[in-house]
Amino acid sequence: MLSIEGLGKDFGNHTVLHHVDLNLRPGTLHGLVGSNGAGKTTLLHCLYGLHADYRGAVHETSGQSIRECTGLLPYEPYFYPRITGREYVEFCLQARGQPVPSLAGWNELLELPLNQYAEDYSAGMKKKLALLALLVQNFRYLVLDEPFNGLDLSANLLLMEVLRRLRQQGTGILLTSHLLGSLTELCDEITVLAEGRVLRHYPATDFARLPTDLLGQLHQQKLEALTALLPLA
Ligand SMILES: Nc1ncnc2c1ncn2[C@@H]1O[C@H](COP(=O)(O)OP(=O)(O)OP(=O)(O)O)[C@@H](O)[C@H]1O
Repeated sequence: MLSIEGLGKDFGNHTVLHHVDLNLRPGTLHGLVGSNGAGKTTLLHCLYGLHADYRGAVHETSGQSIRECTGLLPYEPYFYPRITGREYVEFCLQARGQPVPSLAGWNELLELPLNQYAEDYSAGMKKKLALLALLVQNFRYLVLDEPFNGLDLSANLLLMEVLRRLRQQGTGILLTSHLLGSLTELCDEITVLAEGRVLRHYPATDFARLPTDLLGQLHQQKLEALTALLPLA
């Protein structure tokens, strides 16, 4: 299991995460939601070790190194210039000492122009390429920052099915999304972050309360503010 205990993180004198606890169990899908700036990406970066200067503890409970057993999909995947999609995937595998399998099977689904430069891909294609590189590496855990964002409708549906099947095979998946419907359809549990704190942790049996808890009160306040700006005729 990936375990986050008492995670705290500052940027200068701005505390972005306050004592966050969260677990990711193998064979589960765990959603992370929260408004813009709530600290979701920062949490994922601390978990993966992209920020080292955090408080608290982050570890894999069987003692494996998190980087070894976990694949990260960044919010905006970045690729070196003048590297083709195929070369990028091959580079990822070789860097981990893994053999390079045929990419044809996965690419039948993703339909990427693997022989073209990755930097010339569209935003959605870049996300698919980063996903392809994760899928061929068979990680035990996946940490996905907005995986649905930028993907077309059919790729979104396909990704949801891929995630379900990976879960069946025992992969633990932590994902952020602003698409609450997709998360409640997919996930086993959802954690809500607000201003860097865990507001609440929802097991699947409580998902029905999520939209009201998250949107009801907030939306009402915003509607009142909107009416002050643009009164109803
Ligand atoms: N490198 C950085 N330097 C300074 N502040 C940062 C940095 N990265 C993030 N922050 C701040 O940390 C806070 C949390 O940002 P973060 O990107 O984690 O939010 P998020 O929940 O992922 O938001 P979104 O839904 O918009 O992607 C924000 O106030 C942001 O301005």
